[in-house]
Amino acid sequence: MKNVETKVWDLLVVGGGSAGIVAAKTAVKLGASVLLAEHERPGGDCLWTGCVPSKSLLAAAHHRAGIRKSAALGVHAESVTVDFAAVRRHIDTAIRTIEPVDAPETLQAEGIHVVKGAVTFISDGKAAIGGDRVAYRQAVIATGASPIVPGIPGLRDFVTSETIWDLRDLPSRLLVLGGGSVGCELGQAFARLGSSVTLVEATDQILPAESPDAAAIIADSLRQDGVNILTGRALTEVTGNNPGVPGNTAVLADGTRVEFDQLLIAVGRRARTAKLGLEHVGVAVDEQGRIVVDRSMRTSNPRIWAAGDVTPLPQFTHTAGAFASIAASNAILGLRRKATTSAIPRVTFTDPEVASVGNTSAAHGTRQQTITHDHLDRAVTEDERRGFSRLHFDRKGRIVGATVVSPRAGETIGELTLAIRLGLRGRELAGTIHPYPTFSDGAWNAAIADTREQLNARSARRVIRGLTSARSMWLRLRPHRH
Ligand SMILES: Cc1cc2nc3c(=O)[nH]c(=O)nc-3n(C[C@H](O)[C@H](O)[C@H](O)COP(=O)(O)OP(=O)(O)OC[C@H]3O[C@@H](n4cnc5c(N)ncnc54)[C@H](O)[C@@H]3O)c2cc1C
Ligand SMILES: NC(=O)c1ccc[n+]([C@@H]2O[C@H](COP(=O)([O-])OP(=O)(O)OC[C@H]3O[C@@H](n4cnc5c(N)ncnc54)[C@H](O)[C@@H]3O)[C@@H](O)[C@H]2O)c1
Repeated sequence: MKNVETKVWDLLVVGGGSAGIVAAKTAVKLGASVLLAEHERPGGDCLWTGCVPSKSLLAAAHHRAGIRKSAALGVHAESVTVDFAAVRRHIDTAIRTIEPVDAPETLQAEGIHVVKGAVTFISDGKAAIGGDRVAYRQAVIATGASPIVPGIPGLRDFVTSETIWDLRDLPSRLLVLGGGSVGCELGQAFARLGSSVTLVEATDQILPAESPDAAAIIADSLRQDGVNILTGRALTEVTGNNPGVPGNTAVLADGTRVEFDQLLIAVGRRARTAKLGLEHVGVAVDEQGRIVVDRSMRTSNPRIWAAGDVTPLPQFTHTAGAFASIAASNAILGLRRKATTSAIPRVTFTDPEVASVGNTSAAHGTRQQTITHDHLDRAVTEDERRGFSRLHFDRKGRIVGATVVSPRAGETIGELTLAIRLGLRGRELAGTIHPYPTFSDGAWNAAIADTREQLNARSARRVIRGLTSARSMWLRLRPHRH
């Protein structure tokens, strides 16, 4: 690695996941010399253990469930079996198909200098990568996050979203701790593939970030797939805990006992900052250990920037990439472009999907319009009527938030994200012709319903105002009767 030591790099990128790769590509396109250090393999969580394997598993599970459901549409399939080894091969194929895009050779061909090793900051402008010293003008930290493992007595052996992909066999009884995106997506997928799944969530609803009616639809759907959902419970003790061996029991705070063969811990992720030497360069972290950034993605050290799961911003691949691009261009061009956080979409890829964006609270001065999908034509033809499309509007009629629960809701939310970002009004969405029949008709119909209501309300107000002024004029001008 001697050649990396002889120059001062315009940008040192620490971590080769979604955020690090985008930061490096952005900077190199701006003409900067870029050194990207990754201590494992480029691609990060999304490619190896996150989005790609999980969505591939979900696809297999979706087909399995579709066959079961198809009888209601008149299509009967006899004896359906799941070949878990083949499911694993499908996951592996998806990873191998996408991998070349993030491979070191591809990045090198684009002009990025890639080295393998863990970075530790030594002082301002100096860092160590393994045994080598490098000098940098600016740096972007993009080291991501790792699954949190709570301290529970008896908890010894378990899988997380990082290790579940190593399972050779489908667990017959899977206990999932945590009912967030990971717990719901993987819990439903394993149940559909044949595991007996129990999901334990500490709060009173699964997917606590979503509206209660959206979460309730997902909970019903998971239950239909056989998932036993236990909300509002804490796991207090685990006995046995030898995966694959019978006799493992989880004891919950209310005394409930759950037998399991495999335990998936999915209770959130913690920023990876250990051994980065942040204290040597004055980079501040918050109380949860996440690197604090301002809206330009700059840390408390003016020449160090951060993006992705290592920051307090929402932990998604799309945010990692978008904010890393802002960090890198600000670093290289000396700009202070700011990240927009008012229109960040999120999708949980359960069946149905739940997708949300913007301000979805019933805040003062906002109104909302909900179209349930029981009479949405595409939902009826697909026999997928669980779901709704909801738009939130501000006083001026601008769309400020949206929630969609439906198959492929993640596709619909893109349009609504654009509407929010551009400050479009409901009537502008209402006036945009949408193809029929689609699930995105739901959001369109919500916009049309709101526009009609507003027109009615406005014309009614105008009529009343007209009548009142006509009446008072008449009273003033009428002939005196005395
Ligand atoms: C099961 C699961 C499913 C998910 N599904 C989705 C989804 O469908 N859609 C979505 O948008 N998001 C999804 N996510 C979230 C998404 O994967 C992450 O938000 C995203 O990958 C974060 O990217 P990152 O670059 O910040 O971190 P990472 O991808 O984790 O990259 C960080 C990199 O830094 C390296 N590194 C760490 N420390 C050092 C060091 N000291 N020196 C050098 N290198 C270092 C790591 O090896 C790693 O490669 C999912 C996550 C999980 C767990
Ligand atoms: N589709 C997607 O975009 C997608 C999919 C998976 C993961 N992710 C990302 O990965 C991150 C991590 O996902 P996650 O599901 O692990 O975290 P999460 O924060 O989304 O959900 C964790 C859940 O575990 C619960 N919990 C916490 N401690 C618990 C305990 N001791 N016992 C029982 N329940 C407990 C929480 O209340 C919460 O509902 C998410 O923030 C998300 O951004 C995204």
